Amino acid sequence: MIELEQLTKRFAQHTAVDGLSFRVQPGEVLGFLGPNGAGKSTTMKMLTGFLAPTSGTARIFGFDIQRQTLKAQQLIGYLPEGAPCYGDMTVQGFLAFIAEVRGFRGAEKRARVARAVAQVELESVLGQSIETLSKGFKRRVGLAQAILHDPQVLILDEPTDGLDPNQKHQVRQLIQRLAHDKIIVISTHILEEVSAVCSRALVIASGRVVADGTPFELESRSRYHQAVTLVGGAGLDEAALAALPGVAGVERNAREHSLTVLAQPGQVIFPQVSALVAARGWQIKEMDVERGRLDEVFRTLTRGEAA
Ligand SMILES: Nc1ncnc2c1ncn2[C@@H]1O[C@H](COP(=O)(O)OP(=O)(O)OP(=O)(O)O)[C@@H](O)[C@H]1O
Repeated sequence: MIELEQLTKRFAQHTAVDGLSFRVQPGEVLGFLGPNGAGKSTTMKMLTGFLAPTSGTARIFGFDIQRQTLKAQQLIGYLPEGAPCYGDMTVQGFLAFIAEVRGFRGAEKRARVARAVAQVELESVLGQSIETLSKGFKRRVGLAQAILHDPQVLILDEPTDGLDPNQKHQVRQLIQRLAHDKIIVISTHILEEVSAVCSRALVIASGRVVADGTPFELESRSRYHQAVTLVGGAGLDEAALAALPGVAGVERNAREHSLTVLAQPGQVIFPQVSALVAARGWQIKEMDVERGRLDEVFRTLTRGEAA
């Protein structure tokens, strides 16, 4: 388990992380979200023992990251933001070096490196120096060093940053494969990633928690939760849709030639909307029910308004 208690970091007059307290259990993939400067990277640096907190504590399976740093760090794989250092090393040399630092020798070392290389597909660049790699490959080298010792805790700062769509998909699959017996904390700006891989989303703003729940719970806070969108029907009667029980309003989306019928909180409006469509004989191309829009919830939360 990871436990944070009142974790705080001040830089001069600025409080970057402001009394964060939460726990993460094995099997959880925690999406750590927040706008630029919210304090995500600073929190991750403190969790991994690379930055001392001003006050508060963090424990990794009971080991205090400040007082039992090495014991805690042995349990952690960390992908920091940006590229791995040691740019003049080859990929193979760098990973072999990390394996040695982690205490592996001989056949075990070679097997660990080969496994990590295969997991993030680095075979084609093994002999290349890290500084000459593309951004995506540098990110993958960073991931390889984080998973090399098969740690119980993975702290990944924007793991898919700079990857192409195929690689993003592959890294998300890797995270899902690793997730069943580990604790994974990922920071990301990509909200679809949260729905795709995270079992829990924790949103921070100005160093404080503003929301903590499953992606579904967060989506449920959206004004588009249970909204029904009708695409392509000519002559839809907006007033009739707006008058249906449980309907909060109707939005017209000119570009998509569609109407979105919004539900009042807690209401399911699909049956009455589809009944009206059938009764009036409207010829529509598509009718979709929404789970909600994370981007809208995120904006509302991080602008300080109640969602
Ligand atoms: N070493 C430092 N010295 C002074 N201020 C710092 C330092 N590191 C971070 N900060 C400040 O702390 C705040 C939080 O930064 P942090 O990098 O943790 O945010 P973030 O949520 O990771 O942002 P992003 O999404 O842009 O990566 C910012 O205002 C940043 O300028």
